[in-house]
Amino acid sequence: MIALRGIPSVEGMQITPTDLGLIARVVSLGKQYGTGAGAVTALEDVSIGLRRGEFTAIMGPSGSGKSTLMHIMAGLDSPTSGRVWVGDTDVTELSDSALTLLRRRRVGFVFQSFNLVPTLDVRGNIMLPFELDGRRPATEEQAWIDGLVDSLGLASRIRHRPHELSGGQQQRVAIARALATRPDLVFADEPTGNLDSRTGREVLALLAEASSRYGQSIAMVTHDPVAASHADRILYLADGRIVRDSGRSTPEEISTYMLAMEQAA
Ligand SMILES: Nc1ncnc2c1ncn2[C@@H]1O[C@H](COP(=O)(O)OP(=O)(O)OP(=O)(O)O)[C@@H](O)[C@H]1O
Repeated sequence: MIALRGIPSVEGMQITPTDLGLIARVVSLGKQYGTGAGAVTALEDVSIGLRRGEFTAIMGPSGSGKSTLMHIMAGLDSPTSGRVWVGDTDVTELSDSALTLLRRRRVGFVFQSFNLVPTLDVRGNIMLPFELDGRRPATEEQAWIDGLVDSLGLASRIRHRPHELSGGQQQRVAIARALATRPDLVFADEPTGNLDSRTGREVLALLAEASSRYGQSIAMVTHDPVAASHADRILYLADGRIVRDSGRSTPEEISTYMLAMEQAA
């Protein structure tokens, strides 16, 4: 077993993030960009655990460190201090090639700008994680993907390329791609930022359903109170620190708290 430094042990037994019901964990995370007078502290002493199967929103004003936190948890950026686990894997100890495999096999991404490959059709985009991994889906995986395509309403569009689809359809393809490998954790970065409010609500409902129905763990970065209101849990960041950890909330409750945070700043 990989040694899990920083995790407390009971009577000599290692307690892993999985034992704690967590799908990801960061401990004493710090991130500084630059050095000397121009240094920017993006994250300071952040310790959180994301619970398996939950839809967690990470909220906070612009510049509060949301994207930095997500990128570090996803192995896209490295911290200045602290440790990060995805499942029981210590991400901070992985080589670049192991990080690439972790991102490919155990993490899914949904971006504001969809990030579909323009030359591939819907099927090609959804199958991309398997292509990159140099393998074909097993029978059971293919059945899961076919089910996703159906339930996301993409079956009649399967041979279409991204430019032939609406924004909402493109984001549904991105969600199907993110869920295709049944990753430990899906990271969504402002997934409704480029969508009108009705289409945005549909996309959020799909993410919430992936979590409630299939137990998919999701971490979504947003500054939109309506988006965050679809999540089971909301973590608030301000100036690189976690300042609040709350359960499901209404958009009004979230807006009120955000406003109070901005006024206090
Ligand atoms: N590559 C970088 N070099 C220097 N500073 C950076 C870099 N990336 C982020 N920062 C700084 O780190 C802080 C946190 O940025 P981050 O992008 O994580 O915030 P955010 O909450 O995601 O903001 P937004 O909602 O505007 O996307 C900001 O002060 C930002 O200017």
